[in-house]
This record gives sequence, structure tokens and C-alpha cells, in this order.
Amino acid sequence: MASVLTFDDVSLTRDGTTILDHVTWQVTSDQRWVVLGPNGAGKTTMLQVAASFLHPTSGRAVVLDELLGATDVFELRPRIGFASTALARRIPGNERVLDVVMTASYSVTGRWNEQYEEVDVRRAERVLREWHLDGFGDRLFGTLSDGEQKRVQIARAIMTDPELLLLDEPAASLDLGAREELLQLLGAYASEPSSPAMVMVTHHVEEIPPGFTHALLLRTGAIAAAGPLDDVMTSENLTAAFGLALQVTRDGDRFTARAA
Ligand SMILES: Nc1ncnc2c1ncn2[C@@H]1O[C@H](COP(=O)(O)OP(=O)(O)OP(=O)(O)O)[C@@H](O)[C@H]1O
Repeated sequence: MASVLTFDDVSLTRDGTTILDHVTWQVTSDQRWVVLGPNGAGKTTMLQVAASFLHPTSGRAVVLDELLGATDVFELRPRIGFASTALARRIPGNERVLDVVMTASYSVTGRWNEQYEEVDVRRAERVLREWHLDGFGDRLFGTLSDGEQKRVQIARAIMTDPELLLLDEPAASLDLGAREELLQLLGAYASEPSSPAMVMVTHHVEEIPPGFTHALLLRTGAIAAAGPLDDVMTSENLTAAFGLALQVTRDGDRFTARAA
């Protein structure tokens, strides 16, 4: 399988603080990764390197065969789907949902004078339908519920048919029903062989969608464990990563964790 993401001894320092510490990691096109770790472990920073928003201080990061630091990131970014709360904050509340999704083609938030073709409109409508947002195209983004907004963000991220999909805490702040609906949709999407490689950051093992294949546990910027879900999602590994005695249980394709 083709490699879509390679971190080779990647470290990242900001204002004298080491945030990523010698991270070596590879993602191939058929894999769907979840990244877990305590607050401040460096999960978002890792995703931002994968999205080409940050460059390593040392080591090599290769994204979709392009070496960061030696490539034009403006050509690379449209090939990467990225959804995060920070990005969603930049979406104007009075933007039409269809425009929120379509503007991904130009990597902008907020429609201005870009010209869209009928094919863009039809694709945006189809993606909205697939994420249970049929009939939402004319609604204003700011009037949607949290759950609906999260699904719009993902629809936007996949609008450009990316080769790598990065999701930063897509289920954060959702109520139980909205979370389960989102996980079901993410699970179905992850299970399709035609879907792109995926990396999803989350705080909760309960939010690992079915269909995900691999996990990476991060602790103070370094990898505590990484590999196939079954190998990594053990009580011992989670205990070491979170610095707290934890008991992990698997029920079918879902996980739960609690203090041991
Ligand atoms: N510009 C910066 N200068 C210095 N430190 C920074 C900077 N940006 C982030 N950090 C620090 O880097 C560490 C990792 O941050 P990051 O947001 O990647 O962690 P995270 O695992 O995603 O955390 P959380 O789970 O709380 O979202 C944190 O300790 C944070 O304070």
C-alpha cells in the first residue's frame, strides 16, 4: 500500500518548548488511525504537521510524497481534507451551508467572487446528503446545531476528494445522540475501500469509530505506542500514556475505558 504520511524522527519546538519529540510514524492509504493522549500531549500539533500547516524543527515529514520544507504547500493542501474546531471558527455564521462546503475547492472560508460550476454544486449537494444533511444547503451555518455543524465540517473536508483526511476531535461537545450518529457515519465512511487514509484525534476511546484500524498513543510529544488497534488499545498501554491506572474494554468494534 502507498504511504501517504511519513514522519521520520520528527521533532518540533516552539518558543523553546519541545512539543513533538522524535516521532517516527507511517500511515498508508488503506489505514484509518486514531490518535489519543492526554491534554497537551501534542496531538493537534502532530495533525498540523500532517496538514502542512507546521513544519518540523528537525527530522523529515513526507505528506503525499511531498517533503515538507521542499514543496509548495499551496499545491499540497487541496489534496488534504482537514476539519477542526479552530478551522470551523473561521467560517462566517451567515454563510450558506452549500457555500461552506463548496468553498473548500478554493481552500477559503467565506464565499467571495469565486466561480463555481454546476458540477461543484452537485458534488456539494451529494456530500451533504451522504452526511445526513439533505435539505440543509440553504441554511446559514450559524443556525445549525453543534452536531450538524460538525457534519458540515467533515462534508467540507471531503468535498475536494482528498487523499488524506485529518479530523481533530470531530465528536467533541456533541450530545450522546449526535455523537453516535457521527460515529456511525464516520465508521461507514472509514469502512469504504475507496475512502482516503484517515487520522482522527480524540480524547475518548468511546469515540473511536468502527472501521478504524490503527491507534497512536502520544505522551508529552513522544509516541507511547502505535500500531494495529488490537495491539495498542490495551489497559497497560493506556495506563502508561495517560499516567493513570485505566481499564480498557472492547465490546464488538467499540471501546470503553475507566479508572482501574
Ligand atoms: N506556540 C506555542 N508556543 C509554546 N507552546 C505551545 C505553542 N503551541 C502549543 N504549545 C504547547 O504544546 C503542547 C501541545 O499542544 P497541542 O495542542 O498539540 O496538544 P494536544 O495534545 O492537542 O492537547 P489537547 O488535548 O489539550 O487539545 C501544549 O503544552 C501547548 O501548550
